[in-house]
Amino acid sequence: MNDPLLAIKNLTTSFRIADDYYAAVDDVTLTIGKNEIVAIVGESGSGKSALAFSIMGLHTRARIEGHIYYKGQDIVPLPPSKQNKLRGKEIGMIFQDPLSALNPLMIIGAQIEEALLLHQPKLSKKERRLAVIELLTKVGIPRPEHTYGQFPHELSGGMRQRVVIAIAIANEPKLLIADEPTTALDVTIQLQILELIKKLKNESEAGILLITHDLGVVAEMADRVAVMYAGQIVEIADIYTLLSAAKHPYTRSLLHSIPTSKESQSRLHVIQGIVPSLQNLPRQGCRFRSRMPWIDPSAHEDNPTMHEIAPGHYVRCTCYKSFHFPDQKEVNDTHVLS
Ligand SMILES: Nc1ncnc2c1ncn2[C@@H]1O[C@H](COP(=O)(O)OP(=O)(O)OP(=O)(O)O)[C@@H](O)[C@H]1O
Repeated sequence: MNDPLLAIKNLTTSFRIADDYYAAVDDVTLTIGKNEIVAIVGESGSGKSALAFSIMGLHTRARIEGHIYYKGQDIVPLPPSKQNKLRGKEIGMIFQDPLSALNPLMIIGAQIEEALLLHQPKLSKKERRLAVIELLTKVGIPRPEHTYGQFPHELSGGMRQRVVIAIAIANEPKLLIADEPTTALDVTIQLQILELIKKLKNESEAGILLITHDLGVVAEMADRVAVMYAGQIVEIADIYTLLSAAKHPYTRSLLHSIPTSKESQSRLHVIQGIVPSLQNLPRQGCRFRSRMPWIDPSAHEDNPTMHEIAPGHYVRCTCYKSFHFPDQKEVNDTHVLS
């Protein structure tokens, strides 16, 4: 088999707090192929953005251990100058909030030209302008010449996000990282932006790492899904398997907490407690254990590892075998530690 476009191996990203380092991304292993959308899903604080920023080389003060192979080359040890060359050219990023991703004082055209200038310095002024108009057209901006001269505040949220996407794809990256690309947008606009990302992927065959906490977005977009909890990946599966046969208690709880027309009449499962803060993460045993106290402690592994339970379907810890949602008595008998 060919090398995947991106292969993350045993990646650990730690932040220094007071006198110690704490891992926000803990021993993550994951691949992304060409023309594949891999979604990373998890609650706030689970380490999704820390993982994305590690791939982009955007952490300035974190300790990064492990490997990130891009087209077979480990990019972790590369000096900042070489990482800069990859960033924006080979690897593009769509940020969560289009307003803060754009410079409020610069017209749209100049901001996209800036991205082109960095990696294609030989383009003439006229060629650059043409390329910008082409990019604005590609991302569905209706009057590209007009938008070229506008400032970010003159555009709607959806149009701004299209501009952010135009910047991310300006140099035709082979890998696109989209960090919650629709969170800041109205629901009606969200779908248009997701459709646009999908269309661009189909045209360019880029690999996409899509970060989201929204399982609806995952269902709409992903080929494969990695579920993150407290810095670790707890389950990886293709989208069909994940939605129909998820195994890890956290994944099942996430899926069970979505209101659907059928379920909205019955009781939804509420995941009790919160993701512990970085300093308070349990570093030993199953990290989700404290949020399912009704499960017998012997169900967990002392050092949970990923088990391949079917081809391409990985689950962390053996506790999935005995997991069930609590009945009322179990809810009353146990309280959640967090
Ligand atoms: N620069 C930093 N210094 C210290 N701690 C950090 C830093 N960046 C992130 N963290 C911590 O690392 C953990 C993971 O954060 P991260 O932003 O990656 O989560 P996330 O899953 O992306 O959440 P969200 O969906 O809210 O963006 C959190 O506990 C967060 O507080």
